[in-house]
Amino acid sequence: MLRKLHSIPGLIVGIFAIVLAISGAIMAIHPVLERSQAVVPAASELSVAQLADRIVSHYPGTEQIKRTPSGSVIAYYSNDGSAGAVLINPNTGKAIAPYEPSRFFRWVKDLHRSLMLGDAGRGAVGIAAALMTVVCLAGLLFLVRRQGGWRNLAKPLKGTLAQRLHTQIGRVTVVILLLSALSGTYMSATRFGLLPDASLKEPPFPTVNHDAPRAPVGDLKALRSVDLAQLEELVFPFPDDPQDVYSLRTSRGAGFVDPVTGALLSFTPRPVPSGIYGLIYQLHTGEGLWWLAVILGIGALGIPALSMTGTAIWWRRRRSAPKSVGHSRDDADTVILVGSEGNTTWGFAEALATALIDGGLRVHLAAMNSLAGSYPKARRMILMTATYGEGDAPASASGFLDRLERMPDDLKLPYTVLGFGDRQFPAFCGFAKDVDHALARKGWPRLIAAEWIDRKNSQVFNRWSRRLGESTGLKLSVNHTPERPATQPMTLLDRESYGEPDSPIFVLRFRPSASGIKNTRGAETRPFEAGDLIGILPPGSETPRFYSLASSSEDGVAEICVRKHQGGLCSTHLQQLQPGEEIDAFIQPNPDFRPTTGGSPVVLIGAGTGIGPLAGFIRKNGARKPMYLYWGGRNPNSDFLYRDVLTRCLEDKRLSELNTAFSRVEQGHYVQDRLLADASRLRQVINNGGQVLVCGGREMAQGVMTALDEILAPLKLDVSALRAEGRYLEDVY
Ligand SMILES: Cc1cc2nc3c(=O)[nH]c(=O)nc-3n(C[C@H](O)[C@H](O)[C@H](O)COP(=O)(O)O)c2cc1C
Repeated sequence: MLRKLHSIPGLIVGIFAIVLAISGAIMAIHPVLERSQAVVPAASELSVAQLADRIVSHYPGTEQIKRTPSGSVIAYYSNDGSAGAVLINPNTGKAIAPYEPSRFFRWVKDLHRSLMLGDAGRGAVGIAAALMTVVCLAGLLFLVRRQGGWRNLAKPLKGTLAQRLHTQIGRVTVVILLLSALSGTYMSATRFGLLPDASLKEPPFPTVNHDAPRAPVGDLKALRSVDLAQLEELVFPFPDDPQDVYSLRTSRGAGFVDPVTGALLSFTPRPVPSGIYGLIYQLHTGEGLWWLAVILGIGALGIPALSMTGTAIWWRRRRSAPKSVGHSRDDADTVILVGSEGNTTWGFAEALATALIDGGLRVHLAAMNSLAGSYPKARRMILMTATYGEGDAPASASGFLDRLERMPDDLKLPYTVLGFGDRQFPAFCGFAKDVDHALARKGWPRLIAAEWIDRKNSQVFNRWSRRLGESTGLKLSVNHTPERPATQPMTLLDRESYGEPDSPIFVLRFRPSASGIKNTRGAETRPFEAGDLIGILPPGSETPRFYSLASSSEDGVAEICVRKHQGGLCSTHLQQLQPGEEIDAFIQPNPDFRPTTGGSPVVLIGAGTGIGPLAGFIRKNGARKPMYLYWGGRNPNSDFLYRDVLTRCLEDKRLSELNTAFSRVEQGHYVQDRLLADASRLRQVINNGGQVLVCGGREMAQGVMTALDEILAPLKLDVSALRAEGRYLEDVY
């Protein structure tokens, strides 16, 4: 709902908003320019009478004096029948320069106010401003929900490049844009009579008829009591008309001044709506507040960027919108319900549904929010859902748990949950886990155990589909890789072997083909870093296997560290690969797994082949920031990976400390034991702003987390808190 409230009006006002924003940004320059030319005396330094006196001494034919909100004073005068206008220095009453309002700014102002279309244009601009208010508010609330609450608003962003750009620009500019949109809406509403009249009315014209000569303007009492800072306009009486008087407008109100006695003849104070209008006008235009004009201008420039990135996000969502697959609810034997916000989970669900239908099942595929009270022929239910916020439901599953609560107790289908999430979030697959628990509490039997998929890992999805197949008597192996990457050949340059015969490990170095390594979009490679991923397609498979890179593009090679798994299609292929032979591969950036820039210390923790990217980070530590490595292997004689590299880095201080733990030696122990033994040192490093990066298998990562929670407890800290600050990063497989 919030997203629709954001995106639909957003798309409608997109073009309008760009025109209004660019013209607004140009107009914002005006107060700044004006302020730079104006000479503004300090408040209470000069009265209107003194100013008028100075001006008249230089321009005896003065007819009108105006003060703009920026503080510029302009005198209009006539001299021997010809009229002129000058910008005045109030300190001397002399001209600074002839006054010529810019035609260009006037044109831009017309465009901004009415799109050059008169009242119809003004109406359209007013509606666009109101829609912009809705877009800003809905966008802000949507962002708060996605980020998991107001206090997480400033947290690092997730999502595609367009999503991150859109959110980042929105986050910085939303307050300014809301101010512009709300004030613009108010001004339009006032103009069209939807709000009380805000104009300042002059009092009735007084009757005077003097024969006596007029007093010098500098002596007029009523003008002596008005500070220049309050002046808006002073109109002089006609020289030969004994009934004419001075007309005065100030920030306080409007009135007339007797040119002979200097008395204030009548005065209307500024009504409240007019005062409010003036303030809102100032907030909208920045007139008189040059610094606000600068902020408003910068904010307005965010709009074209927001419109473009917003349209890109919308288009991508549309393209990946779910297609209807399968049978009706009443007819299906297998129900797949999907919880998704960015639509990628639908892609996985459709691939699964298609495979199950090909296998002869009758599948009903729908959103989790459409959970119904009965599925007459169903024999199983598969729930596939993403997680947002801090463990919250995605859009298409927001009402699922409530619906489930109200469901009749007699419906109990064998079910399984497949969660899609991202381990960088404290509540990894939090919503999928809630769904799994809720169904278990209702007494539904489990079809197969739940599985949690990190960052849309197609390999884990494929493995899970095979397990699901076994439970349904089908031979399933579903491949789905969101954004099918463009692969390219890479040649194996050399290999080093480690490990024991039952579990060999090898370090492989590939050379990108002559045209360079390509990234996931198929473009020529941008530089890659250690910690990025290489996706390798083993022959005969459509599902890429991902390995963390231990090198960066500067090294000219893509280096990985692989353990051979029993029956593993890709690792077996890589084990047999000989130098000179090629693989089909692509690079996938993994910017979430990198040491931060700056001098904060880094604790690197890994086991087995997890050393790959960690060794890469150490090799690149030219700045010599403190890096502490904790690594677990099996046996130092067979699988001490990167021993030489690490020794060299210790010598030249790229690595501060190397702590190893070997499990298959006498008194063997694991890396988490090594951490516990070093508890006080680790507390110190983390207290000094240290960051922790963990790479390796899931079990090891779980053990490390438990150990660190114990270590950090005296600091009243835990891994979740570090993770929330972006100081605990994992690359786990
Ligand atoms: C703003 C945002 C918040 C997220 N919050 C979480 C979270 O709390 N826990 C989690 O495991 N994954 C989280 N994720 C990751 C998504 O659940 C994951 O990318 C999922 O595959 C998206 O599926 P979808 O495209 O179908 O919505 C978040 C992603 C974004 C963009």
